[in-house]
Amino acid sequence: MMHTFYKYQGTGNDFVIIDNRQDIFDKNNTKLIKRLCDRRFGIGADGLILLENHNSADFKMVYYNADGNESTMCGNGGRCIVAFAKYLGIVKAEATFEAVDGLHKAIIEDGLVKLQMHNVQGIQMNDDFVFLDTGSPHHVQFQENLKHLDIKTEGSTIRFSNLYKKEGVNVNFVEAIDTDNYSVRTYERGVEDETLSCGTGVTAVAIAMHYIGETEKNLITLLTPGGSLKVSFDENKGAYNNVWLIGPAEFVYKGEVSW
Ligand SMILES: N[C@H](CCC[C@H](N)C(=O)O)C(=O)O
Repeated sequence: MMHTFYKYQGTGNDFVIIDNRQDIFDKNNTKLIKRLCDRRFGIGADGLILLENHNSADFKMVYYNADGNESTMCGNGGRCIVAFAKYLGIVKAEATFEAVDGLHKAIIEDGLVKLQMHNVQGIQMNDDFVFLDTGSPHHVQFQENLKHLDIKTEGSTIRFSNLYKKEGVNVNFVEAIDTDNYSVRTYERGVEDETLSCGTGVTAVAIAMHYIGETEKNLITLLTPGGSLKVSFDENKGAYNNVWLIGPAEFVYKGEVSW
C-alpha cells in the first residue's frame, strides 16, 4: 500500500516525517523504519519522526534513529516537526508538543524554529571530556584540527567504549573559534556515523563550554558541517534552564512510499 511521507532537514540533519494522526504506521516494525532511512534501499535519512495526536498538547513526536530503534530526544527533529505541523495547519507561529523527554515549546519566527529544550543538570566534568544529557546523552571533548578528524572511527570508539556500556552515547568534538563561536562535529548513536549536525549535541556543547568556564556568554553560535545553530540558556548554580535551540528547519520534498 502507498503512503505519503515528507522529507525535512535541519542544518543537514535529515528526517523522514509521517503524519501518523490516523495511526497508520506499524511502530514496532524496526525493519521498515531501517529500510525507509536507508540511503540506498529507501528514502534515506538520519531518523524517522511520527507526528501523532495528543489529548492536550498540539501534537506528539515519536523519534526513531536510522537503525530503526526508537530513541531519546532529537533537537533538530523537534525543530523539523514544528515546521511540518505549521505546514499541516496544526499550529501557526507557536507550538507545544510532547516528546519522549516531556513537553516542549517552540516558536517559528524570522524563518527559524526556536525549540525549548529540557532543563539540564547533573553535568559530569572529567579531565578531558564532559558528559551531559540534553534530552539525549552527549560526550563533549575538545579536538584541534577538527576538520581533519576521522569522526566515524574516533566517535565509534568512544560510543562503544566501556565508559558508555550498552546505552552508548553521542560524541561531540569541539574546536573553539572564540568565546561566542564553536565548531562542532558529531558522531550520532543510532546512526552510527557522523551527521551534518546534531541539535541536542550542539546544545550540549554550548552548555558544556559555559559549565567548564570556557565562555561566560549565554547565547552561543555552533558551526556544524550542515550549517549554523544558536543555543541560549540561563544558568543558576550549575543547573541550566530556559534552554533554546535556534535554527532553520526546511521542507525538502513530499513523496509516496509503499509498505
Ligand atoms: N542519535 C540521538 C538522537 C537524535 C539526536 C539528534 N539527531 C538531534 O538533533 O538531537 C540518540 O540516539 O541519542
